[in-house]
Amino acid sequence: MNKTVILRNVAKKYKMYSRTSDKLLDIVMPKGYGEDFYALRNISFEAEKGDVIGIIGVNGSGKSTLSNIISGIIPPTSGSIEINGDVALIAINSGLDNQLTGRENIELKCLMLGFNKRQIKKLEPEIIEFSEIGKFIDQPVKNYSSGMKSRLGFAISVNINPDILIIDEALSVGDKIFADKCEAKMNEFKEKGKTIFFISHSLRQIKNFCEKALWIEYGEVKSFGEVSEVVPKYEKFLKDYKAMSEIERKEYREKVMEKRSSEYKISNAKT
Ligand SMILES: Nc1ncnc2c1ncn2[C@@H]1O[C@H](COP(=O)(O)OP(=O)(O)OP(=O)(O)O)[C@@H](O)[C@H]1O
Repeated sequence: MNKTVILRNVAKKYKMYSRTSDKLLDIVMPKGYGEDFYALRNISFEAEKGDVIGIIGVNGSGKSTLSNIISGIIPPTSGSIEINGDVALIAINSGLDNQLTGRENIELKCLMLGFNKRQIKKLEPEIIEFSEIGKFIDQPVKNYSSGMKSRLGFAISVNINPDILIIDEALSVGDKIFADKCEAKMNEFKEKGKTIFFISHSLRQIKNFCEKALWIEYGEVKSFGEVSEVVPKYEKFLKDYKAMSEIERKEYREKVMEKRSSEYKISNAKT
């Protein structure tokens, strides 16, 4: 079985309320209050073992929502998801308990993943070594810089050896030396046949790390394929968007907002 992640017509719908009181009314009388908003809709794609897929798209297009759905943190509103293997998500502000020390966070995360005490004892020094946190490992995570949190999150996730790894903007706060180390680790993972999703606004990083790219435009798959095909299309979109006047941009955003609030027809086209 080479397919590790299969999504079919996945959608995530939220309710948007213009007033807090509307939200309360919607809970008591669930009809008519709030407006539907599709963070994602009609998402279909497949990933295989050894795929390194860059997820790109402008702010708010749905990249983090997608990574949360693949990692099982949030359920989709509709559609089907098949995941073959263990998933680890590394995101800037997720997964670590700020009140606990780095070491306690390692232990907690490993326990939650079903490792026993003996396995944790073996893993702990490897994680600490990789993270390069040094003495700070026994300090509460709230005293860490964002780069340190990202290092620890990355070190835990890669050393627990998941089959599917999702990195959501976590490298953007790391320095070049750590990014290079992460790249080496990602290449090692790729050779081992693991699947990696890499979310970043840095197209340079996407081109360096990934072979495939998934472009999400305002909640929908705009393009999925080789990085060399998808990234230039996205770059052209960014260039055209930048060239628009303020009024054109506003109109464009309103059109998108309207589209994301409306019902849609499921397309069965495989992307
Ligand atoms: N819990 C929620 N309730 C309502 N709307 C939400 C919720 N979570 C996300 N959204 C909306 O869904 C859309 C997609 O958000 P998401 O964080 O997935 O985008 P993103 O592509 O990761 O953005 P960025 O590049 O800025 O990190 C946004 O418009 C966001 O406001």
